[in-house]
Amino acid sequence: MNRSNLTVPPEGAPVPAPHPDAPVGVPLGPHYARCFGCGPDHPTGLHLEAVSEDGLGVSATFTVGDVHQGAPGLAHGGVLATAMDEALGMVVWLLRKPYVTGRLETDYVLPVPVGATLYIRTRCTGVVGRKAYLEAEARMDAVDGPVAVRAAALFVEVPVAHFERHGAGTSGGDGAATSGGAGTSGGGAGGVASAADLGRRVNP
Ligand SMILES: CCCCCCCCCC(=O)SCCNC(=O)CCNC(=O)[C@H](O)C(C)(C)COP(=O)(O)OP(=O)(O)OC[C@H]1O[C@@H](n2cnc3c(N)ncnc32)[C@H](O)[C@@H]1OP(=O)(O)O
Repeated sequence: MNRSNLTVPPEGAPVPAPHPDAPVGVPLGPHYARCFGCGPDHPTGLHLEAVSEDGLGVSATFTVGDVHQGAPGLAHGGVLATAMDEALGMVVWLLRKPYVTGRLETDYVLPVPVGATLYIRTRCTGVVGRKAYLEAEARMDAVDGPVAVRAAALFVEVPVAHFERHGAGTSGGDGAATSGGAGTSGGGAGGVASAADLGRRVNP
């Protein structure tokens, strides 16, 4: 995979220890019930399901549906990038700090047909200041299946005000976000319904 130096941590960058509250070995559940990536209430979303492996790495699955096609019978590349972004986002969510994707690099290795299930594994490779470096790999139809997609990303830590300033009024006004929090589905990462929830989540 060709990665730019923007998604490779500088030499010696530390990999953070798992947060003491990070779940281990349990389903994470959705961070937001209407999220296009993981929300169970999104009608055409990816419905990604994830497990925290060790508090820093995440395993996730995504099954390509009819609504995810680009070419007939094949997953749209943008949808696959979204699946990788979502799985990567679950890793920084475990760090208990608010992050957003700054840069996402994706290598499409194999065409992914409708009905295929991607087994995605993600991990953090280093954190420097506000920048978290991550990578992901998606294998087709089995945890040890052929690699179909690889991704690398730089996530940037933002203040909770980022979500209040840019997203206020758009999240959970109808209460939709309250149904799927991981706190109700296996002790996972904890769902949010609003930017205020997010603030409580990272600064309890
Ligand atoms: C409720 C829980 C939420 C979970 C959501 C999970 C979903 C999955 C994750 C997503 O998809 S998030 C949505 C998509 N991303 C965005 O909407 C982010 C939009 N961009 C921004 O808001 C800003 O550009 C950003 C916060 C990323 C950076 O702006 P800032 O003004 O805060 O930071 P700044 O520009 O000073 O950059 C900080 C550092 O990051 C670096 N950086 C920022 N953007 C970069 C970039 N694109 N590529 C490489 N480096 C980048 C930048 O060079 C700098 O490095 P240094 O500290 O070494 O100087």
